[in-house]
Amino acid sequence: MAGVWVLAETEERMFELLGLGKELSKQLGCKLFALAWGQQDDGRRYIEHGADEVMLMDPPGSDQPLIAYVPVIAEEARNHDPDVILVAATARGKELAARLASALGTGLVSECTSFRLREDGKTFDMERMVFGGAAVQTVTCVTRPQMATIPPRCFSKALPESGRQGEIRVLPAPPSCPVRVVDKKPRAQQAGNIEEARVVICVGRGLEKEEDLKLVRDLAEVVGGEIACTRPLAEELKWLPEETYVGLSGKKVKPDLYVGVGVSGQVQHTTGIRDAKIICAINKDENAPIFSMADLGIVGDLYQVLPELTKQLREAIKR
Ligand SMILES: Cc1cc2nc3c(=O)[nH]c(=O)nc-3n(C[C@H](O)[C@H](O)[C@H](O)COP(=O)(O)OP(=O)(O)OC[C@H]3O[C@@H](n4cnc5c(N)ncnc54)[C@H](O)[C@@H]3O)c2cc1C
Repeated sequence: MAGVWVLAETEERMFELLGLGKELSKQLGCKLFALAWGQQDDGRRYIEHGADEVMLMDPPGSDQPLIAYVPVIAEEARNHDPDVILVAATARGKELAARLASALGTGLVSECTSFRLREDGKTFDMERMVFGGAAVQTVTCVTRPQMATIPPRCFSKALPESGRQGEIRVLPAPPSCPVRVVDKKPRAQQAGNIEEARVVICVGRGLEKEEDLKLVRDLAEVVGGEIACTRPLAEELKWLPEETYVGLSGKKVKPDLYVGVGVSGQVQHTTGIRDAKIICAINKDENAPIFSMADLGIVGDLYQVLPELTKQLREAIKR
């Protein structure tokens, strides 16, 4: 059963991979398989969203890491010889993908953002960002199966189609793993989720004092946005939690509107805002690099622009 296999830990990521997998399996003229942890109901939903077959695994026990399943998945792959294996690039997914590629002796393209079928009709040219997003690398996987990890929210989710039929198969339990999870606790969330926010107000080193964050909070409140920042504000100054900094080593955001306030726009930062629909920049330096990628720009002192902008937006919303 050669085909395209997609593997994700969560339903949301699985729907995105099924959206991409449908395209690739159509181009290859093969079937689409979903590898997932869950129950029969989950399997049926994945079939509804485009999978021709679902291979279900029992959810890991509390002391089992996800990588415990590598031998089970590798065995299936050896027996069935898929053309392509795509894994959602979550923290655990990336580790699993690397170990799976090693177990299968194949190549792995990490954080792949686009696919183009080559003339042979079998292999794909895959694109990924390198040098902090300053360049795009095209890579092909010369071994089989072709493997890639896919960043979250990079491809549109598959839509459900009623009446789809498919097979659900339960894979064997994994062998005992040499690594055991001893404890797990949720990290205290100190801020809103900027990755899901539709409006992100991002503040940079143009802000002089921590107390001045109030100006940014006031604007965020009026427009219903989440506050984000550049790395120096979180890592060096500690004015905002680390989960709120955007960029190469921080979070990637995908809002309808991103407003950069006193942000210079270094590539390590702008890598994280490439998918924003509208980029607005407020900076007193008209030559700041952020203006080269901004859709809207205000050249001015944030200490004058922010209060005025907040006031006018508040009044406009009241009207
Ligand atoms: C390996 C590596 C990884 C990195 N990863 C990240 C990352 O993930 N995210 C990230 O953000 N950075 C990252 N950085 C740091 C990055 O290179 C920049 O140093 C950082 O983004 C700059 O932050 P900034 O724009 O807040 O500050 P600055 O570059 O200092 O810019 C401040 C801006 O504010 C403007 N300004 C000053 N006063 C005012 C005012 N009163 N009104 C209006 N504008 C004003 C200035 O004109 C200037 O453009 C990384 C660096 C390295 C080396």
